Amino acid sequence: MQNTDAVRFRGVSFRYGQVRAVSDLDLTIPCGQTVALLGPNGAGKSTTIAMLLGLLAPAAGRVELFGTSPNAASTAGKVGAMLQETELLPRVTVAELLAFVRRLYPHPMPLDELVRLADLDGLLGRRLEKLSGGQSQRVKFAAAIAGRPDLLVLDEPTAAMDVESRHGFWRAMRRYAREGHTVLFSTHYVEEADESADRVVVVAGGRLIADGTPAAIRRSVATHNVGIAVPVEGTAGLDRLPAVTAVEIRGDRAYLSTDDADATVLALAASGLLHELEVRGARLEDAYLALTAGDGTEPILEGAQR
Ligand SMILES: Nc1ncnc2c1ncn2[C@@H]1O[C@H](COP(=O)(O)OP(=O)(O)OP(=O)(O)O)[C@@H](O)[C@H]1O
Repeated sequence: MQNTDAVRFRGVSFRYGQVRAVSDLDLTIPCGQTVALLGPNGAGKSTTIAMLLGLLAPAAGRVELFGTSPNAASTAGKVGAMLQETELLPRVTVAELLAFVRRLYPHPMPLDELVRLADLDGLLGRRLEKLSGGQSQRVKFAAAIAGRPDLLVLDEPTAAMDVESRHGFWRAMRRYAREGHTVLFSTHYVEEADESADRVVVVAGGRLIADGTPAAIRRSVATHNVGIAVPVEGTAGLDRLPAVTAVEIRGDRAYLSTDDADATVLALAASGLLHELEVRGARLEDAYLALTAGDGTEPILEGAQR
């Protein structure tokens, strides 16, 4: 039977001396998925990516890409990567770099397609050292996809980019993903995971602590937040209303986290406390903060396989 998974980690661990960077990681990514690896500093994202690319060997467990070893998958041209520390050569133009990289592959992407996908219109004659931060990231992206890899791996690709460059970069990434490729990217930015990934894997302290669609992860914390004007009667008792899990007072507003917004709003109305109501769903950021505030030992898992 054909193996259709792009990535498989089974019981993978890695240590730097005494530091346990990745602990007992199980992760399967089917072909075609775009997965965000989200986690705070030191969570183990770069170490996970280094093992995935065959740059580090796991101390325990097994990593497979397309049913083979990471090195075999890379040699077969199935993997493209954009890593954090890569520096572009000076005095070389964008066109020269891309011509060089394209020659490394038996079936490279046509140059005009590469320029379109990576948003490099008008930049081919530019020297690499004259590019802005966002432009050089898009050139690195173009170099990573030049061989049309089945799996594209991006380690914090938008670190140090301004907001506009970030949007441009993710547009380029989504165009590549829409062509049916598998993409794994790491990020600190929760909104990038929310907007650009089919699935979010949250890691902290080297452990996987949540895995699901952005919507499923949002649902794993209080589902709604109900805001009202602070009642003239005071705020006592708000935390005992049906389904309320927490109450926060900000200025003249009271915000109630609730598992059942309908029950909470009906109870507020029955008590005559319903003034200037606002109700919103939990944001992925709320879920992320709640998840990473713990010690990371209680995994929340929800299958997000397509
Ligand atoms: N070369 C190294 N030597 C020793 N410890 C390391 C080394 N590289 C990483 N670590 C430690 O391993 C843990 C995981 O680091 P890793 O870089 O994988 O995390 P990360 O999630 O990528 O962090 P960041 O978002 O800051 O890049 C951290 O505690 C880090 O300090």
